[in-house]
Amino acid sequence: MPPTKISSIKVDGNQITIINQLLLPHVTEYVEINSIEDAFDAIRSMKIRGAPAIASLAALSVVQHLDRTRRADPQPQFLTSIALFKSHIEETLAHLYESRPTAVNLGAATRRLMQVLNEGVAAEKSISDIVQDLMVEGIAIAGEDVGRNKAMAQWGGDWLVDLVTKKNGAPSEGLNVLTVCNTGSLATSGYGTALGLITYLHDTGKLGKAYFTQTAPYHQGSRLTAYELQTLKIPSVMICDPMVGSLFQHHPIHAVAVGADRIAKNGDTANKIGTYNAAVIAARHKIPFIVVAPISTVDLDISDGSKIPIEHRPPIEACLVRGILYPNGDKVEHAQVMITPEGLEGIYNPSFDVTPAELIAAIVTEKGVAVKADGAMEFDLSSVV
Ligand SMILES: CSC[C@@H](O)[C@@H](O)C(=O)COP(=O)(O)O
Repeated sequence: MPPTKISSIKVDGNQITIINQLLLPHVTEYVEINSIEDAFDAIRSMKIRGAPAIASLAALSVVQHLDRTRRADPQPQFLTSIALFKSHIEETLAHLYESRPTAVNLGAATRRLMQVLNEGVAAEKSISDIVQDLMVEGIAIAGEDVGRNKAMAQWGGDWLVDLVTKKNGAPSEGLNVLTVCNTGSLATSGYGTALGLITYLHDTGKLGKAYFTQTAPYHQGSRLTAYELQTLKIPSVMICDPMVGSLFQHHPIHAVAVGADRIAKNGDTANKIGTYNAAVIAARHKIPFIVVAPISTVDLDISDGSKIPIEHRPPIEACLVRGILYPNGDKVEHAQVMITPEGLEGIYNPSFDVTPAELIAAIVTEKGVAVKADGAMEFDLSSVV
């Protein structure tokens, strides 16, 4: 049976533990994070994934690092001078930021810590006071995620119910919402973004069914979203990625709700590969396409989606599927199975795609819902950031 509450990260004192998302849903393995390098590896290898969750882990690993080093005997050299301390923290933050390039929340988290560092140095604070300030900020970054997720779920959920009701009257069977990838508790510090909106609709009696794509090649949908929806007892239907068009042709779908890894100033949105396909087909069927993401996902320094860096994952990841060997009696044995001929060359494996603002009906953050002005192709996001 799945557990009743899923958390991607647990913190006990200065011990950080994450769920290894590469092995879910069949094997629940907890991995200890004991250093900056452990956090970097967990993010890069996707043991932890989802834009807000990786930002939280990066921030917490800095807190842990500072807490452990300030207690160390003898003290590391970087704690002996403000110049050494500053360059050590700068290098640490820059290194963590390198772990995955598309999710901007990681950059927002490292920038916040950098600002605390710079302000402390400018105010000529002691190293131990700056350490304390950085630890408070790091804990705040991870801690504020759940509250803002609940806020955006409510903004987006109420907006959608209103939109659909004005158009068609209240649907007697509730709203059917399609999502892509995994944007729930595993991808955040709790509750989720697009999956949070779906959870909110369910909890308020407004959801018909949640539909989700398998989300190849990493299968965040079939492995992680399926597991979360099962745990939450939310009625749901999985579809394979190429079935989005067929679903829209044959079933009443009221919205597509997705998360985001980076939203450019004009509203162009990078999210898990396959999101753009769903948006194009949703437009064909006049189904509202909604992006739900915290303010830290909005990158006002990037004017449009063409400038968003897109991570390409190692080609081998597109040649493998993960799961348990089946049927295998009672023994749960996790395996990766190759689905391509050995030595296949020419594999295209971008992890994200960009959905143009033109195809997006609304962008929801913890501050509210942004829609485009009549006839506009781009968003003015100033009211929601
Ligand atoms: C709340 S999570 C939003 C996005 O990070 C999510 O949709 C996504 O694309 C995750 O990609 P992943 O490669 O699994 O980290």
